[in-house]
Amino acid sequence: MSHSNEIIDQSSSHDTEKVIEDSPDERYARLNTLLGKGAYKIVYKAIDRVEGYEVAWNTMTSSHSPDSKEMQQEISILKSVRHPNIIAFHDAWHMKNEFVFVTELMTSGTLREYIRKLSLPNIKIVKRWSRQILKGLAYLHDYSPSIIHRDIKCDNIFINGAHGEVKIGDMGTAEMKMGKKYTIIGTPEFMAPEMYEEEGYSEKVDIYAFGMCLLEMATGEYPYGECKNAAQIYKKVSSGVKPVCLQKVQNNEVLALIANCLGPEEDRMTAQEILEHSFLAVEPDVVLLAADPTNVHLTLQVVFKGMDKLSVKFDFNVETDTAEQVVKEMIEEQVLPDRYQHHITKEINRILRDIEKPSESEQAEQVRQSVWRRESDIRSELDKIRLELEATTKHARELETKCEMYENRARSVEVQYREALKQLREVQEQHTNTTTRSRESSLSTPAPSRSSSVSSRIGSDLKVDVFPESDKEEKLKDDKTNDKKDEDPVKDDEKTTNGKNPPTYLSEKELAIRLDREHPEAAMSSISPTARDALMSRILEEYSDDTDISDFVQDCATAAHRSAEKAKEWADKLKDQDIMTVGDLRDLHDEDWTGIGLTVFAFRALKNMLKGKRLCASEVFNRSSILRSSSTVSSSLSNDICTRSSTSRTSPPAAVTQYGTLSLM
Ligand SMILES: Nc1ncnc2c1ncn2[C@@H]1O[C@H](COP(=O)(O)OP(=O)(O)OP(=O)(O)O)[C@@H](O)[C@H]1O
Repeated sequence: MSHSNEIIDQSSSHDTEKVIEDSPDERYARLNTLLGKGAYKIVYKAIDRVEGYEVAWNTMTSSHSPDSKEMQQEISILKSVRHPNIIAFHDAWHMKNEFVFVTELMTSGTLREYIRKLSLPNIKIVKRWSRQILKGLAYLHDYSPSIIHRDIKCDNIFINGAHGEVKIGDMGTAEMKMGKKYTIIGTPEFMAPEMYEEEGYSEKVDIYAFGMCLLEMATGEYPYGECKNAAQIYKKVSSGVKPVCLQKVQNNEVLALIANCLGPEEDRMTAQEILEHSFLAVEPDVVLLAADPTNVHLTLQVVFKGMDKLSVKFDFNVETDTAEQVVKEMIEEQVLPDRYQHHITKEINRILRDIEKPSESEQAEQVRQSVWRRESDIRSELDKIRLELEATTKHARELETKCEMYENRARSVEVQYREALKQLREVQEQHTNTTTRSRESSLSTPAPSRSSSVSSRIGSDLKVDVFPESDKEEKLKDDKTNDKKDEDPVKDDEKTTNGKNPPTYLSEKELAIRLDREHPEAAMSSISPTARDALMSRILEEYSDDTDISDFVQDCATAAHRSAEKAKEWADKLKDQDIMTVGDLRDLHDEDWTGIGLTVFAFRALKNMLKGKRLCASEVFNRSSILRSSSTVSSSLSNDICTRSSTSRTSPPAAVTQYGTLSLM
């Protein structure tokens, strides 16, 4: 080389770099920077003046004639080769006895240097490098016409360390496959047996060489390092003896792959088949390219990372398609390789799930909102309950106050009631004393009986008045025309009085009538102690709705001075109309009464007794200075607390209740 004295190492300072010579067309300027030397080539750094790139300037002694047609054809094919895993061939020319060609510059040395640096690359790196080498080989072998590299080895595979790129270099020694070639070119350790036999070989020699590269990558050892020369290597290769370092391969998949590559030519897989081998195959990605707003119509794409040619785009309708059915169809149409059926189906289903599922940020937002909503709901619920509680508490306090007031009134009324009873007894005692004195006086003075006249007067005054004044006329008429047996009680009394001794005491019922007209104190003093007690007892009683109608009618008949038979007759007529209780009677309308079949006297007596009780009681007590307050309490409480007592005839629960339901017949 004429420029050897100017050459500097590539690691030297860039300041010393300078252009030594130019290409014939002056596009490429060779620098004095030496990149490396091989058995055949010396490689310098150069600059592409058009593109501004740094390139590799390769020089080798040429045996070809500069005008060789075959050479020009080869150069034109090499220039047309463009693949990311093959060092680009830019230009070539012949100068004197040198053949010069410009290629892509690789900055990080060869694969072999890398293996030595890393001592033993991990399996992931081996896979990555292998894929790139095979992709380059698959490209060359599929090229038309097919290109056989013929010198694949780790020294001819270059690395661009910054990006982890791996590229096949030294294409200058490759020849286009025009049928079988018989030239022995290559490195003994990497040469397939058929290359030694001079019977022709195919692109499978590159697969054999790749097998040796894989062996070197997997073990870090140079194949047939145990051999001292090419002859020993040839002997072993031709006799089928494999490199010793093959035993060091630990990964079974790698071992099987190497074995296939180093096996018989016809059994070796193609570069593409090895790429699709389970050891190197990269499962395709399925990506969602687009979706309509409703997420029903999707556009999906299957991307085969290891196989650039395959990228399948297809539409998917979420409502009508299933992943299984769509993938099956694409396999049947040979759009997808069937070995990925399960994986692609799984990936599509994953995308479908992800579509339905909101994103993490959306989920977080939903959770945040639901927490906020829950808090807000609970807060408003608490506010509502608090208000209700306040209202209830207020109402409870009001009721409490009211109860206290009623209790106080009840106590006061009870006191007044006892006072009234006491006064009644005193009045009666006075009356008894007066009567006794009168009798004594009449016994001692035989004169016209004063007591008789008094009694007679009292007797004539004490007419039982079960009818209101307005009804008297009608009653009398009714008595005469309809029921001769129903006689006026007053007449009965008078008859009795006229026939025998005049009565001294009023009956309980008579007293009730009289109480309605006269001063209660005077009226009460007119009855016997027994009758008084009975009356008081009745006063405290009430006909409840469930009182048997017979009892009620019996009392009414007694009050009206009618016989027990008459009472039975009335009761039977009522029962004939299914009136069994006082409640039934209360439910009757005015027109119903006439249908019962009672005499006018009877139903008016019953009606008045039924309706007049409270009125009578009320009037009596209103006129009674002693009991007035009781009546007031009665009317004020009758609507709430005391209403419960109306169903109980015999045992009112409290004094207040008793007063609230007091009634007279
Ligand atoms: N494209 C390139 N970029 C950077 N350096 C290169 C490039 N090509 C070759 N070299 C360097 O030049 C050296 C020699 O190249 P190469 O090994 O291809 O020569 P060769 O004579 O073909 O050797 P052999 O035939 O023994 O492989 C390489 O070791 C490498 O360091």
